[in-house]
Amino acid sequence: MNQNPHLRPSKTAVVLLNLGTPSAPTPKAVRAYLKEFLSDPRVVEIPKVIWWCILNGIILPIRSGASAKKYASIWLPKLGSPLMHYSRLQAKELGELFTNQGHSVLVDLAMRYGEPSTKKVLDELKAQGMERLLLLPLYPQYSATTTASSFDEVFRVLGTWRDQPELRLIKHYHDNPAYIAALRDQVLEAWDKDGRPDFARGDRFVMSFHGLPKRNLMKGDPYHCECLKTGRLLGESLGLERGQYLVTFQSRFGKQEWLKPYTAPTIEKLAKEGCQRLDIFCPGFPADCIETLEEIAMEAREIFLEHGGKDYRYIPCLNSNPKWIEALANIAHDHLQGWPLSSEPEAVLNERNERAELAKKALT
Ligand SMILES: C=CC1=C(C)c2cc3[nH]c(cc4nc(cc5[nH]c(cc1n2)c(C)c5CCC(=O)O)C(CCC(=O)O)=C4C)c(C)c3C=C
Ligand SMILES: [Fe+2]
Ligand SMILES: [Fe+2]
Repeated sequence: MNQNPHLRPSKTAVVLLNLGTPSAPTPKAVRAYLKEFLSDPRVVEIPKVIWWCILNGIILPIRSGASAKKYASIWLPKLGSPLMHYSRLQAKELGELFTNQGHSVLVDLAMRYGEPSTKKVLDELKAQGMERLLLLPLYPQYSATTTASSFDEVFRVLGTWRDQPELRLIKHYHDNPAYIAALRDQVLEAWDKDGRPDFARGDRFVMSFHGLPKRNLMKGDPYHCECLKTGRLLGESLGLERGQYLVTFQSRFGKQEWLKPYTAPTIEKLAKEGCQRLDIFCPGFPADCIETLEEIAMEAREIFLEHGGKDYRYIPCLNSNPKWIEALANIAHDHLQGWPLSSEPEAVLNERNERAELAKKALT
């Protein structure tokens, strides 16, 4: 890389941030992933020494094998982890959309845990001349456990740099009209194909979000409110009445109370009450992953059918829906205002390089 700042191209970068995923569906790889993830004090707020003993003595030995089996059940042939596959696809398609719009913006994906690490991605972008950096988390709803932790990691990396880029953060977009429209489009696509639920008969539409300990809400994490708002806006945009749709929280971890209502018991209750068809969607997960494909599309389906439900429809996450890629571009553009979206024209750079070379020669 050219160290002379006058000779470097000056580029704007948009980096999608996501959680990360194991490198393979094996106990060893899942253990390494869970160890890094669950050692993050933003994720588990238990005093360090006590948590170290619980994590290494109980959780990792038990959960690594069990989780690896679940990962194996959702691993995509040839493509690997769904979370990785769809997150990469989103970055690629967003980059192509910017190019089609005539912009020259660097677009990349960085994971909070595992690969591609935030450090590696930022170092590579720096080498390509990144001077302005926009962070776009693949978490529509802000939580300290996810969004803030990803930002922390970027700050940690930038904290080691002498020449830092300008930096902008997108905190959340839980109520952004383009995001809500993409969600609506995804649901309607499924309903156009499979028919709508019969709400008059008691069919229901469930929106399941990842859970959090209730304590996090009490301490001021806005995640819960943002999920409820997304749920209300999506319900309204689908023309549903209150009672026809429900917002629930999944993926409870550990013994303490999490955000309620929990997804699995709600599904069981609906089935027992005679709900025949249940459509379920996960608006908080832009990419399908273990939490949606295993817990919701497989485990929760069994619960519904076992307790008397007849027809369970899992609606896939946004993944590579073009409306979602457009929404990402819209959200990014809102925060790119005033920044150049192309590097300087090559001719200007070449001319500047030539002058610098001449100046260097004159000095030697
Ligand atoms: C204390 C534990 C956890 C908190 C808090 C938590 C918050 C949280 N997580 C997501 C999004 C995802 N989580 C995923 C997997 C996952 N989450 C936890 C635990 C907590 N999450 C675990 C242990 C796991 C691993 C799987 C398992 O063993 O059950 C994923 C999917 C990753 C993948 O590889 O597919 C996502 C995405 C959010 C949005 C959130 C808080 C708002
Ligand atoms: Fe999680
Ligand atoms: Fe889960």
